[in-house]
Amino acid sequence: MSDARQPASGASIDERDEEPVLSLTDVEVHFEEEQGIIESFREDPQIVQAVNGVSLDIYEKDVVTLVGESGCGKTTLGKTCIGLQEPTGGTVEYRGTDIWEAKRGNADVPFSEIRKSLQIIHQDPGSSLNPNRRIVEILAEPIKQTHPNLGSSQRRERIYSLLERVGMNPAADFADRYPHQLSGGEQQRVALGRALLMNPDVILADEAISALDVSLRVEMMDLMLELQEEFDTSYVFISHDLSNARYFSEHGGGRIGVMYLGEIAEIGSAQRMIDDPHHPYTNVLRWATPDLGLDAEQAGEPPMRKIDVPDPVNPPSGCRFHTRCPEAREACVSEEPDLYEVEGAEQATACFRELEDHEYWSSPELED
Ligand SMILES: Nc1ncnc2c1ncn2[C@@H]1O[C@H](COP(=O)(O)OP(=O)(O)OP(=O)(O)O)[C@@H](O)[C@H]1O
Repeated sequence: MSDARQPASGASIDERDEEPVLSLTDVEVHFEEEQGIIESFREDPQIVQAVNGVSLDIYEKDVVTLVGESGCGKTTLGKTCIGLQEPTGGTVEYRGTDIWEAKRGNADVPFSEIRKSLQIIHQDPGSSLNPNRRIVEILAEPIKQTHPNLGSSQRRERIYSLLERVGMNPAADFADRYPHQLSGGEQQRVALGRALLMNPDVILADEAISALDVSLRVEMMDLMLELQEEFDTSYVFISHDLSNARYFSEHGGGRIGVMYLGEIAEIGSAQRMIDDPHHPYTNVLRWATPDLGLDAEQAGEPPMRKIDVPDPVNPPSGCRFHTRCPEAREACVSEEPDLYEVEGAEQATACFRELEDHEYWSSPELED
């Protein structure tokens, strides 16, 4: 179970007087595995544990970056945060209202309000922008929803001003084009603009910069953070690349959450996670990211006992990382760690080594 309720400031939750915008409590998302013809004859479908017992609070103007290997549950957790994926266990609250109860009509706040406040930008903006509509028409849709009484010339004015804000100058050159007439970077700017027009509280950016040329990634991240100030939005930023995660979280003053097999293995400020990771898996990610410029640590073999990632259908007992962890001991096989706060730091780690008096220390090392 991972309880990552550490606020961006590093203060304990009790010291913060603001309420979180989103609050995830013990969230679990288990899927029935997609089956081929042969598997479909089996009586019990296999269950993929995509997200397992995650608790996380997201505040106003917050930045939470999720990193981890492919299949560790980043997208599923991100979509669960913004109400696009229903959890199979636990709760997701938006400003104190259970999102899924609202969807079922059992809350004071209408679900449509919540949906508007939680937006997404995908990896491939080309596929999320309607190819048959001009940019001006694509951007008019959210304005019609949020400001139904606005006349068409005022609407166009707003669209032009937004295009300029997302760096598409002069706006008149772009407004009447179709998405395929824009570059990938320009399409992503339109997607960001469209999300911002809803005045969202939280934007999920799911690998939103991964498809862009390396030279444009920093520009796009800078733009997102610049507009965060103006639009008072928070980001859940998903990246498989720790150096991008570091850039975004460091410049946005936020946290990096490292996921492993559906759980948060470690979470903390970008600086702590890069300079002094306490979880052996964060160390592996660091080792695997040459762009961080940590040459000394990156020489030699990966700091892992095994390379293979376990199957999320049948994850290891105890600490899920124990089968690959170079620090694993017998105690890690049977007991599941919580997230433990690292003393005096904006960081929490799901590793028994954080607890001075845990039986881990007297337990024998694991044989290979
Ligand atoms: N709709 C679904 N049905 C069945 N299994 C799913 C479904 N969606 C995701 N999964 C499984 O859940 C696990 C987590 O997937 P998810 O896409 O959240 O991971 P990820 O970290 O975002 O991966 P990637 O970086 O490759 O996008 C994977 O094992 C995936 O195959």
